[in-house]
Amino acid sequence: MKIAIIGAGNLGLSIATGILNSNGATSMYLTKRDIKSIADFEKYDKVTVTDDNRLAVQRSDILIFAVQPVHFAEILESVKDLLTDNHVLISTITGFGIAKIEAVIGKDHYIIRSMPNTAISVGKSMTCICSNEKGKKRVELAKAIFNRMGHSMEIPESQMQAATVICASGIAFWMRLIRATTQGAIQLGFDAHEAQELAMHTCNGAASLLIESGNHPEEEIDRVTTPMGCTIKGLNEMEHQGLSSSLIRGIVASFDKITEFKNS
Ligand SMILES: NC(=O)C1=CN([C@@H]2O[C@H](COP(=O)(O)OP(=O)(O)OC[C@H]3O[C@@H](n4cnc5c(N)ncnc54)[C@H](O)[C@@H]3O)[C@@H](O)[C@H]2O)C=CC1
Ligand SMILES: O=C(O)[C@@H]1CCC=N1
Repeated sequence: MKIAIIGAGNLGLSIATGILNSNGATSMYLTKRDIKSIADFEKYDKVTVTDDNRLAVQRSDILIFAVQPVHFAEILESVKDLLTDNHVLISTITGFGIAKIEAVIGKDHYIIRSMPNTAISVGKSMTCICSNEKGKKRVELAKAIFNRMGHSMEIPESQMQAATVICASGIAFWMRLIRATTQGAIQLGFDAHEAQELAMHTCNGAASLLIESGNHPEEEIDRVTTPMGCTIKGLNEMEHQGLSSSLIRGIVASFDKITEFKNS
């Protein structure tokens, strides 16, 4: 697979790392306007670092766009004459719909929108994808690419903003929960390193239990909550303080913010 990542910033480099770790490309072009900060990637045989988007497009089949929304139309415009039927365009760009992409390059291209998260660099991204009409024929290919670096789900385009909140912003939300748990563990006497180790591996274990069993969280909670025990005491106190409510409100506030752009 010949892959180009157009816009090797935070997310683009996370994707590049995920692809390299999973041996998912025969060649990879990484582009950025100022390439100094990504020159290190040249140490990988398969990787070419360049500021030339047109060269990257000509030498690749899978084009992953990870630039800021404001730059996307201009970049598409600058490479559209090079696009062929071999190209699959995968955009990670928030709030830039398929109709806007088609308005620049036309409908006769395989266009996929994806919403990965930064855990793609460690092969654990939850990635949502949708496509234009023609791109439906390449959804399985896109899923195969993202499944090598985590888990993927096809959703309607109308749910992409909600997916951004849950999956992309979600990384930040879960980090806060892990940090808060770490702070609690420190207060109970663990040093900071131990506390974080306990918090993150317990979090990993909780998610793995659900992924591997397919159980509902309450089923797993029932297994842990001894009647009159410490778990239910702690859980109920967290709920009295609004744990579930504050998470739901935070998610909805984040969604309201993301939809502001669309409605403005
Ligand atoms: N950071 C995240 O967790 C997620 C970000 N996204 C979306 O991905 C996109 C990228 O986000 P980040 O990586 O955080 O942004 P970023 O600002 O770190 O990266 C964008 C990169 O594009 C480069 N760039 C700008 N103009 C260029 C051009 N003409 N040619 C080639 N490269 C160019 C910039 O130098 C920069 O390195 C955004 O649209 C964002 O909404 C989507 C999901 C998650
Ligand atoms: O915070 C943001 O607006 C972007 C979208 C998803 C991740 N970062």
